[in-house]
Amino acid sequence: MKLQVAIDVLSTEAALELAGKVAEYVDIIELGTPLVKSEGLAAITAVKEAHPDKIVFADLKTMDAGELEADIAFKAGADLVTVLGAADDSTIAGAVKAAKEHNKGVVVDLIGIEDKVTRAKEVRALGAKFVEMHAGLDEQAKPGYDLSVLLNAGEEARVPFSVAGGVNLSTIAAVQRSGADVAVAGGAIYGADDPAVAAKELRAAII
Ligand SMILES: O=C([C@H](O)CO)[C@H](O)[C@H](O)COP(=O)(O)O
Repeated sequence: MKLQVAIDVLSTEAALELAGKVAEYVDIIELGTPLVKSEGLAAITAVKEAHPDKIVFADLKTMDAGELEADIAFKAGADLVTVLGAADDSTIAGAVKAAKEHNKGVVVDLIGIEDKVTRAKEVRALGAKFVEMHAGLDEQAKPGYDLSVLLNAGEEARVPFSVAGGVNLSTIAAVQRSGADVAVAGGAIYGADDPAVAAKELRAAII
């Protein structure tokens, strides 16, 4: 299972600082949606130039103009981009078309999708490299939030998937047992007193 750090900071400078501390422990460096909105495509280029050996994941959460948005992010240096599962199939297909032209990939984020299992199978058939079983920061903050819903959906869907939704040291083993291809950790790393130690411990917990 790969480890992905989600960098949900607001400046390229802070993103580069965090990426520099944790890169050796992660496989994928994600530029979070707030960062891309705040700093634009230049942040993608800066992180890819600083870490050419890492998979750079631009969390665009594209909802329309799939081919165009994916194309500009790939040109800026992204290896993977996200499109929302709620988008029209043509939007996902457009992003997949751009990915094929750049020899890169599209991840479909199932945030907010009720029936994640069905949509996961549909978008995989459209050419998604993998799906993200995702509960966003707002959903995580609701009472009764339970990561296991995402793990069960991943197991049932039987397509390649990542899990994002407050993954931390106490849950990463369960994420791996669910068969996830990628564990995504944002707050557990950037919110830690020492992000490098947090990333190292998460990496060590992956068997
Ligand atoms: O994608 C995310 C969210 O929508 C804000 O951009 C997070 O990066 C993702 O949820 C992972 O972060 P944590 O949930 O803090 O681990």
